[in-house]
Amino acid sequence: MEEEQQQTKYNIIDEKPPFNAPLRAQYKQGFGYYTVRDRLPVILTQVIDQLSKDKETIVEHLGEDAREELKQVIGEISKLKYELQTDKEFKPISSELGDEQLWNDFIVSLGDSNSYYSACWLYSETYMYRRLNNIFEATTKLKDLDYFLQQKDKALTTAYDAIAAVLKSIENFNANKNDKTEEEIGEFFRKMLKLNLWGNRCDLSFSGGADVKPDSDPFSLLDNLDAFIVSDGTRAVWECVRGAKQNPPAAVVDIINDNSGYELFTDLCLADFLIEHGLAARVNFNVKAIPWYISDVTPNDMMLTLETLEGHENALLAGFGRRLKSRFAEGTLDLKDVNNFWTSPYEFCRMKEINPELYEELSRSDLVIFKGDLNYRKLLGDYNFPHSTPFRESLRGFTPTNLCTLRTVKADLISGLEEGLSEKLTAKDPRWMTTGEYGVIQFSHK
Ligand SMILES: O=P(O)(O)OC[C@H]1O[C@](O)(CO)[C@@H](O)[C@@H]1O
Ligand SMILES: [Mn+2]
Repeated sequence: MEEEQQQTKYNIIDEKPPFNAPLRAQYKQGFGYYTVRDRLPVILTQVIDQLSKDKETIVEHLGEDAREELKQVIGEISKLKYELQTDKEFKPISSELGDEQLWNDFIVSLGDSNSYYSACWLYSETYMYRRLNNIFEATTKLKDLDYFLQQKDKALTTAYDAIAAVLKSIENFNANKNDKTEEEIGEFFRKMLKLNLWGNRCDLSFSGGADVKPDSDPFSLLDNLDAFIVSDGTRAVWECVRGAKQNPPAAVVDIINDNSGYELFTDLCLADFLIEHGLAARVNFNVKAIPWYISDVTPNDMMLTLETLEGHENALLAGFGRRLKSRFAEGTLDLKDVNNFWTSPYEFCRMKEINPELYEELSRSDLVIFKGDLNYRKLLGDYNFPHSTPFRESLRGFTPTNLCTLRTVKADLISGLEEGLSEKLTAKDPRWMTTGEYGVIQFSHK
């Protein structure tokens, strides 16, 4: 369809998304437009290609009936892609996962802004991933198939060098931990936060499925990357952790996970460090109930990652895997039951209203760490605040407890920047917000 026709039909506006309004894909100079028009159709096509390529393996594992179901699923995904490309209205879902009512009420609540280009970008992209899973739910054999598994698996297996290098640095630091001063532990903790931040670059939905291999020795690169941290709250996060420190340890930290593979490894390192140095009594992991945004962690990904580490020929990785497993066994690390809220369209400032139990649960923690770009978009509700709006203000009352975000910037929204910094970066590179080169570590007290 001619560009012009498309522009009028879907009311595309050839402008940047305006400030003080939700991001919408209808703004042609926004990343949302490029995502809905170009990135998401490619992601759906990749799923179809992968299924076609793996057909015989899937039938071998799941039985002959799966062959017919594969045809059905591929057909449905093509329909979903067509709906996306022709700006169709969101259709209700039917699901046994417990979020059917939540999603269908949400769709009704959108009124006329209930299509891929007219709705808030966050809603459109999230709806596409929910519908994609719903297609598999409607089958018998393919119901639990993780159609992103190969890509996630590769994100781990291509990161072994980096993982070994990181573990070597951590083991060296821990070797004489009892001689470490609180300041030395604080300084290393802040490095761990930055290591964790840059681990978020490894997101396959951003790379369009292309492999994202972390650098061979991430720790050694940290200082050079400091210039790319455009808002640095590491000290505030450390002060919060140090302040919550007790003997015996009692603090609870929740990590709201993002991507699997190397990023999940850096989350496990951060959690392990908090326990190892008595900075917390327990660290909870909050993962996704369904395959999500290609890379996001599911319970199965967590299990596979722990087994892969424990079973690795490299003694450092195997040792770390064993230590993690014993921490999960003793309860200092905990994989929380999945909560559908994390795969819902809702921005976090609506959690108290939509899922008060989860809000209450998080408010019992001493610190909640939100990982990645999508969580950041949900913290701001995909609302295009002027970039120097204070971070806390942009949370619109979402303050269950102390929270921080570790996010590489991969979408055109941000808050908490120094006055004028965004303009300076834009003058240098107009695309600075959508390259993943820059990052933020931002903190908000309860
Ligand atoms: O894994 P993350 O960091 O949440 O990123 C998710 C990706 O999806 C997007 O939200 C949009 O597609 C990007 O902003 C980002 O590439
Ligand atoms: Mn992700």
